[in-house]
Amino acid sequence: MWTLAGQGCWRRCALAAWATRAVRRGLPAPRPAPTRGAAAESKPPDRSYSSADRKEKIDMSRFPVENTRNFSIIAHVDHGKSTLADRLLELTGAIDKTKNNKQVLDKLQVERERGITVKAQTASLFYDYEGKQYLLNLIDTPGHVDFSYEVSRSLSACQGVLLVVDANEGIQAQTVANFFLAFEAQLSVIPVINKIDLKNADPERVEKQIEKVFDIPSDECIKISAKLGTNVESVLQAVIKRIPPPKVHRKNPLRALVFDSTFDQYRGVIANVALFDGVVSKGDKIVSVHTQKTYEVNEVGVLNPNEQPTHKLYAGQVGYLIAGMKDVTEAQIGDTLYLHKQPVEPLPGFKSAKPMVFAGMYPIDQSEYNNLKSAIEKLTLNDSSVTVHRDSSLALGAGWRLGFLGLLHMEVFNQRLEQEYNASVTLTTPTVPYKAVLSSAKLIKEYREKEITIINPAQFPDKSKVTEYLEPIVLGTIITPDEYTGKIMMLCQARRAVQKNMMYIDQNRIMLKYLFPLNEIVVDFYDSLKSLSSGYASFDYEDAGYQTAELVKMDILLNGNIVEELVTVVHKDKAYSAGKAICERLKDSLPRQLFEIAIQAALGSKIIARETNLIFVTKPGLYGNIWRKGWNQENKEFQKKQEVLLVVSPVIWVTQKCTAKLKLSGMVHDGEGSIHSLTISNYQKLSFS
Ligand SMILES: Nc1nc2c(ncn2[C@@H]2O[C@H](COP(=O)(O)OP(=O)(O)OP(=O)(O)O)[C@@H](O)[C@H]2O)c(=O)[nH]1
Repeated sequence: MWTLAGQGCWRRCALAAWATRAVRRGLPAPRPAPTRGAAAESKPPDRSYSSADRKEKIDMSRFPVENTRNFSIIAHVDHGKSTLADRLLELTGAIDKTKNNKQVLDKLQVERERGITVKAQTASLFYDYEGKQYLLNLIDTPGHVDFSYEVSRSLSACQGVLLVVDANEGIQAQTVANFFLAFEAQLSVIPVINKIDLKNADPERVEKQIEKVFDIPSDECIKISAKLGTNVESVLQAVIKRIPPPKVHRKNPLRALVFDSTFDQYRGVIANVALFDGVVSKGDKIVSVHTQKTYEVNEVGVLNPNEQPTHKLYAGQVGYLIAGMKDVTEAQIGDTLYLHKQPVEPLPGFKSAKPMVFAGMYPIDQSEYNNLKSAIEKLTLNDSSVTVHRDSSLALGAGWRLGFLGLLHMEVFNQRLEQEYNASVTLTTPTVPYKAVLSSAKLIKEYREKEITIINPAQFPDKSKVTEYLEPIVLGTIITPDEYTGKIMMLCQARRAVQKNMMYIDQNRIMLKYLFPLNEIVVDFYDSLKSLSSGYASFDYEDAGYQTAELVKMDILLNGNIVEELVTVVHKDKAYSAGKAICERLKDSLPRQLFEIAIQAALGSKIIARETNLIFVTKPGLYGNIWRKGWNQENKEFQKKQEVLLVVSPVIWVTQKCTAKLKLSGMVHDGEGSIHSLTISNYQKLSFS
C-alpha cells in the first residue's frame, strides 16, 4: 500500500473533525479503526455451527395466542430504550441479573462504540404472571431520525409500544415522530417516564406534556428508573394488561412476514419472521412470494436474546428461520413465506425507504471491486433502507451511488462495512436527490421520462434542457425551551424554511413545524441548532415531497480544470456563499505544499469564488520518497517524463479512512522558481489508513 509521510495527521484531522461534529450532536466519536486483526476479533459472534447443536429446543406450543404480546420500545435518542430492555431481559431471566448488563441488545460494534442503537433487535421473554406463562416479544428500536425506517418496520410485527420519555428532557422531536408512527399503525401506546432518579427529573411536567401533545391521560403514564430498576416490573404487567394479543389464526396455512434478515457466511440467510397465520417447523418446505423459490426449513427458533432453537413457531410468535437461502438477493425484507402448495395472499410488506442523501462509493483499489460488491450486498440485506446504483467516475473508477436516510446513516453504513466486512471505501460528497422537468420531446425520448431524478450532481442537466428544477423538501419538527425560539427562527429563515405551525407543549417549551428544503438541513443544520440552543433543542423531519426551486450547478476547478467529484448543485441565491465556503474548506483540507494551485467555484463560465493553495505534486510511486529525499532531486524526473500524479483530498466526507485521487492537468514547480505546465495522464490512489 502507498504511504505518505505525515499521513497519520490527515487521518487524525478527519477523526478530529468527526469527533467535533459528533460531540456537538451529543454522540460519542468512533474509536480509531481497529487493525485488521482487531477488526476480525470484534466481529459478531461465530455462527459457524448450528445453534441447534448447542441448546435444548423450546416447545412454543406452551404459549397460546392469548398469552402472547408483541411490542416495541420507541423513544427519542438516549431516553433509555436499551437500558429498559436490559432490565426487562433481567427480570424475565433472559440475561444474568448479577452481571453489569449495559445495552445488551446493542450487539453491533458500531452501536457499542457510538452508544446508539442503529438496528432494531428482537428478544422473546418468558414471564409468569398471575399463574400464567406469557411470551413477550420485545423489539428494541433506534431513536435517531436516520434509522426511523427500522422503527416503522419493527412496528409491523407489534400490537403495542412502550413510548419512553426522559423525565428531565420531556417530549422531544423523535418522541413525537415515533408516537405518530405507532398511532398511525393503530398500536396501543404505553407511555413510560424514565430516569425519575435524576436530580432534575420532573415526571409530573412530562405527564402533562404527554396529555397535551398525545392526548393520553396522565394516569396512564408509568414512572420508572430503568437504570436503577425502579418500578420496571409494572411495565411488564402493563404490557400484558394493556396490549392486546395478536389477531392471528394458527389453523390457517402459514403466512410469515420477513421483517429483518442477516447473512451468515456458513448458514446463509437468517430471516427474522413474524407469523401471521399457521405454523412452521424444521423440515417444512416453504416458498418465498418474492422469488417463488422453494426452500427446506433447516432451523426455527426465538431470540432470547441469543438464538434459541424451537420445535416450531406458531402464528402470533416472532422468531428466526433458516432455510438454505445462500444468496443475499433471495431474502427480501417485507417478503411473505408460505408452505409449499398452500399459497396465501401476501402480507402488505413495507413501503420502500426513501433515500434522503446520495453519495458515490468506490473501492480504494479497483481490484477490490468484487469484494466490495459482495460486502455491500450483504450489508444491504441487513440494512434494506440503503439503495444502490452502479456508477463510475473518471478518477475513482467503477463504483456505486448509494442512497442513505441521512448523514449519520451514511457514516454508520461505512463504519459497518469496515468493521464487519473489512472493506475500505472512498466516499464522495453527499447530495440530495433533485428533479428536473425536461423541456423537449427529444430529451424526453432520450431519458424515457419527462421528469428525471438527479442523484449525481455531475449529471445535472443544463437550464436550456429543462422547464423547471425541483428540490426535495421535508417537514421538520423542532422542540425547544422558548428562550431560544427567536434565534431558532432566524436560523430556519436563513435555511429558506417556511413556518407551518407553532405550539407550546408546556409552560416554557415550544414545538415548531417548518418546511425545509432538504439540502439546507442535511449537512450542518442539526449542529447549528444544537449549538445555538445550548444543546436543548431537538429536531426530527419527515419527507414532504418536492417544490420548484431555482437551482444551479456549481463546478469546482483546480488550476482551471473541473473536478467532477466536487461538482455540487446549489440554490441560485446561495451560490456565492456556498462557492466561497467550498473553496475555503478545500483550501483548509489540502496540505500546504510546494507549488501554487487555484481553487475556484464557477457557474458555467463565470468564476464566483477563488482561493489559492500550494499543492504537493509527485509522480506515481514516489510519495514517501519525495517527502524524505526532498523535492529538487525528484523534480528533475518530472520534467523529463511530464507525467505526474497530483494528490489532494477532495473527499470532504471522510470517516474512518480518507482516500483521494484526482486526474488533473496543471502546473509544476521545478524547485528553482519556474513553473512548467504539464499534463497528467496517469493517476494512482493513495490511502490514508
Ligand atoms: N440516570 C438515569 N440514566 C439512565 C436511565 N436509563 C438510561 N439512562 C442512561 O441514559 C443513556 C442512554 O440510555 P440508552 O438506554 O442507551 O438510550 P436509548 O434510548 O436506547 O438510546 P438510542 O438507542 O441511542 O436512541 C445511558 O447513559 C443510560 O445509562 C435512568 O433511568 N436513569
